[in-house]
Amino acid sequence: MQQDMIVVLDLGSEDNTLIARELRSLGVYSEIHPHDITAAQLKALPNVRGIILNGGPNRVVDGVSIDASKAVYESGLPLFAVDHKGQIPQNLERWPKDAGQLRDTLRAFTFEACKAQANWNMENFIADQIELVREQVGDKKVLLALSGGVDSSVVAALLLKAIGDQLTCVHVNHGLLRKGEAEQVVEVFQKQLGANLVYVDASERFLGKLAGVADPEQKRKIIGAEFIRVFEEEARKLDGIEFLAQGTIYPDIVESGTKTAKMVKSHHNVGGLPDDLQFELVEPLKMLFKDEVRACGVALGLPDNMVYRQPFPGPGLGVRCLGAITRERLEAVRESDAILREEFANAGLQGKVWQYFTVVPDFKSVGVRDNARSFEYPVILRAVNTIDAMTASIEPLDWALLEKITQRITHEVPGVNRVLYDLTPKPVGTIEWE
Ligand SMILES: Nc1ncnc2c1ncn2[C@@H]1O[C@H](COP(=O)(O)OP(=O)(O)OP(=O)(O)O)[C@@H](O)[C@H]1O
Repeated sequence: MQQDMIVVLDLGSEDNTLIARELRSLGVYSEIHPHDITAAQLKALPNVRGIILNGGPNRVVDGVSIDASKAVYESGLPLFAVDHKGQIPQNLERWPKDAGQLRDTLRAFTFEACKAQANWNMENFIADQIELVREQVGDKKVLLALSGGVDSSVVAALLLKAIGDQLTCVHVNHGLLRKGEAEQVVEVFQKQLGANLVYVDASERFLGKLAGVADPEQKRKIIGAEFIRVFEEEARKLDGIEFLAQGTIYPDIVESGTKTAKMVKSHHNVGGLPDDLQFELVEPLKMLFKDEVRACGVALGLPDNMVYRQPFPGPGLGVRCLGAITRERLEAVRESDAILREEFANAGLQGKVWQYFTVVPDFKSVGVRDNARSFEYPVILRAVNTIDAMTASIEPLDWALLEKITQRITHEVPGVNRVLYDLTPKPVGTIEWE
């Protein structure tokens, strides 16, 4: 590890993440740790230059007001107490609300009191992780479930740099991926980056299992369970794999908004793998926030449309093809989604609107086409903005753009004669329809 670190000690603050992110934006690496960190744990952290005792409203745990452990007070490191009355005088009653003042306060502590270096950047991070992964893995083999989503793609690119041929990626096409997605994974990872990639086209298998299943919960369960089965079969075919790499990121680890942010033990992101598949986990992104994961992907040379990809549900297009999935309607979802994405990109909305997609319900309506009656499916457009996915607002789309998308979908997608725009915010609607 090359980088200096400031520890944010969670003494019940609701702003741990904010402070850690601010420190990182000043170029200084920062981690959040629980108040009862031991001397040994503290010693194991590389290059700690100072500790922020970050108090706040969640300071009472099990009826007792928490304080930092003895190890912290005896560390000899510069300490800064905010909203915390402990064994040192409180430095600040609360963090400044003004972003500039907050930054100045952090700057003064970090650079003047702690004499930390602003040496946190992606190049150093990547260099460190490459070294750490090589140390952890030695000459053993690593398996990665590669979805083509941001997190697993960045892990793949990083591991390829670190261990090259010792990595095997498995990409499962469950038949519910967006247009061109599986092809892009193969093109980028196998052809351009030269990864060992096992591409499993399991579309028929998934669609067979899903035939006639209309209940949304049931559909999700079938897709999840079948994914694990396929992945497990592939894992068993490969010899001598001892490690499983995962795209775990920092928000998966720090529980925000709870009593105190506890460090959660590593978990199986690829949930539901059987216990007799015993892997040690490799999680090189587990200290990164989402925006840093993207910056890491860019630094590793992944294409923008992979790195800035919008969130995509695990069950894929399966939950956007409402009710019992049919091939005809699944194709309509896939084609209309591709048109929507293309038109959003042309209009400069890619990366500006948080999430946008199409939905095809399981009913038809009457229309006219070429002077004859048609009886075809509608396509519903959805475009939402959100900060935390708990609430979402509707993107006020330009009328001409809506008309253009409607024109294209009704003329280019077989079996579709109407286009609707969903104006429902969350709540009362959810972002997805199922
Ligand atoms: N089609 C797939 N093929 C291979 N692995 C997959 C696939 N779908 C999901 N996974 C694996 O399961 C993990 C969790 O999937 P989930 O849909 O929750 O994505 P995520 O946590 O947003 O990560 P990512 O950004 O990598 O998709 C992924 O990171 C990936 O390792």
